Amino acid sequence: MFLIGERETIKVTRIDSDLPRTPVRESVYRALPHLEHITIHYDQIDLTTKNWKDEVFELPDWRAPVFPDEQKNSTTVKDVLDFFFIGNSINFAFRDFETGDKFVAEYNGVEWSGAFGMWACLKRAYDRGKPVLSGKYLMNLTEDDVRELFQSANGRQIPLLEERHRILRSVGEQLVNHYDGRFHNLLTEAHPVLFDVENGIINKITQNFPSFDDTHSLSIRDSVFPVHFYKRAQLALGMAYGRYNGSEISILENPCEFTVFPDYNLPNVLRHMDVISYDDRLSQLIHDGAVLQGGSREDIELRIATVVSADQLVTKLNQHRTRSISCLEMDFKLFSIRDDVQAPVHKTRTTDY
Ligand SMILES: Nc1nc2c(c(CN[C@H]3C=C[C@H](O)[C@@H]3O)cn2[C@@H]2O[C@H](COP(=O)(O)O)[C@@H](O)[C@H]2O)c(=O)[nH]1
Repeated sequence: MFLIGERETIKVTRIDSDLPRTPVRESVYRALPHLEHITIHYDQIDLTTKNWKDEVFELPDWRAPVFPDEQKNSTTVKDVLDFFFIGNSINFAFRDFETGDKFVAEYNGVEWSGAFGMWACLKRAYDRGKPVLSGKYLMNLTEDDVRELFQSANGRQIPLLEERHRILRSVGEQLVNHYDGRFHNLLTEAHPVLFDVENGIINKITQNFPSFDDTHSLSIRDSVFPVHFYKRAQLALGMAYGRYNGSEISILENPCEFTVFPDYNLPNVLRHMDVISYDDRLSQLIHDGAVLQGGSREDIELRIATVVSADQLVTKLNQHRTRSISCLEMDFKLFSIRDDVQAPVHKTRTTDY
């Protein structure tokens, strides 16, 4: 037991649950005892899970106008899987770094904001017959093409446009070089698990598509350790799993391999719930709207604390429920309350989330 201010906090320093050990969990839990700027309040996790024991937890199926639908027109399941993958290659940074405002785009007369705004742009192009799922098309995109693709509803350019251009081209090239130009061919080749030495789906994605390799270095004493989050790769597969769960299409064997997807919203929600708290310096930086460097100590700690506290929420919650949930349902719960939190999200200049 540690006393932090008035508060009793038990430090968890290992994977204290039945959730499968994965490279993400192994690396994150190794770093956990060394957090310098963030405290996880396990007593609050206990309290929250007691309060949430009868709460509804949903697995989202990601059906919305901004996503293609295999039940309509000539769209196939393969198209949907490709669409989720391509969108997640650029699923990062939708808030203006100066103002914090969300990116906004129009699709069929409706304005969509934040990440949904990006999907709206992709769907707009898809509907107009632009071959946005084809590696050959993506590898030849010019920066002007990308600017046009992400035309906003208010004249404000999408953040990190050049990075999106670079990533789309690189994804296109790798698709052409390794997967006959389409992502679903990777799924056919891989084992239907996230991680399996070299043959899990995320192993293959991160080996062949460098921008998905969301791995960072954390100094612990005199050594440097890798910490993996793989947020965009996990989200792409989480969306696919949610869409086809319960149908005859099988995407993955074990959804418990997923962690939550550590983005800029979840730590803010967890902090609002008093599950995590920051030291004075980090609190001040976020309050002042400072832009953190992707891969900085603060940035990595925010994401470690997010993954671990969500794992603990899932583990404790399942002790109170007959039907257990995975991190996918927990992620959706936390993500869905992001806009109810008034405090500003932390800003990080990164293409990881
Ligand atoms: N933990 C977690 N993070 C998620 C998602 C989704 C949802 N998936 C797609 C499905 C529909 C949407 O159109 C999404 O794109 C996006 N994000 C992340 O949030 C950030 C954007 O936030 P805001 O600025 O408020 O829109 C950005 O880092 C984005 O990557 C999720 O499910 N869980």
